Amino acid sequence: MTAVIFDLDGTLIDSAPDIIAASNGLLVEAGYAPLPPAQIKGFIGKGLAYLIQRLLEAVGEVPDGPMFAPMFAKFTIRYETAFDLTTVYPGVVGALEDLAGRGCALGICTNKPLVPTRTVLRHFDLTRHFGVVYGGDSLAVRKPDPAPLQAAAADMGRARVIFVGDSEVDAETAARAGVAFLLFTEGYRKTAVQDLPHRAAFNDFKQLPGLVAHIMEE
Ligand SMILES: O=C(O)COP(=O)(O)O
Ligand SMILES: [Mg+2]
Repeated sequence: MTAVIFDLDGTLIDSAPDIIAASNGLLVEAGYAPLPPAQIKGFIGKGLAYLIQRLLEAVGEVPDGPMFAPMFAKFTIRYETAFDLTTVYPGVVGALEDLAGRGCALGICTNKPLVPTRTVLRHFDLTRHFGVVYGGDSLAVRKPDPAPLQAAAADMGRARVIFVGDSEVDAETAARAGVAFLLFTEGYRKTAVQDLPHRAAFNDFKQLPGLVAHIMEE
């Protein structure tokens, strides 16, 4: 049977408003001017360390300099409660229930650290859908390294694996893992849909079960 593994930020949840608010809150607290939201949104998808490095770089600091560790620690604390501005994309829960009803095993492979991943899943009552959850710090490497996706797939023990994500990182991860990729077009990608390798693209979660069923029939 089939395992369907999901990215989190920009795929299941629209968490950018909280990530932007937390980022600018920390920058202002440290005496810097806030950054434009769109610029911060462009930093999401490669994990927390990458986000902090890009924030510091954008305000003229050395990305890995003395500001990195305190900023990372403070963001980690904020991440624990950063869901007031976050929403689950429309149709997600219905699609997850539909896929489970078709016998699919469901998992998560995100670059968000594991603790805030679990917190936000719990907050939105999404935990119950996923048997396997890999965060950006679950292994020594993170997406686009294929290892976390491959580890999640191995844990789920299904013959066929489909990865659902929103970004360049996800498309590359799936390609390197040799896994079919379904692209959710409403997340945080910067590349045109036609320039990202994908099996199929969708802009509404109502479409997802049909796309998965199609691959299952192949
Ligand atoms: O960069 C992050 O923290 C998370 O991003 P992802 O859920 O899209 O992998
Ligand atoms: Mg994403």
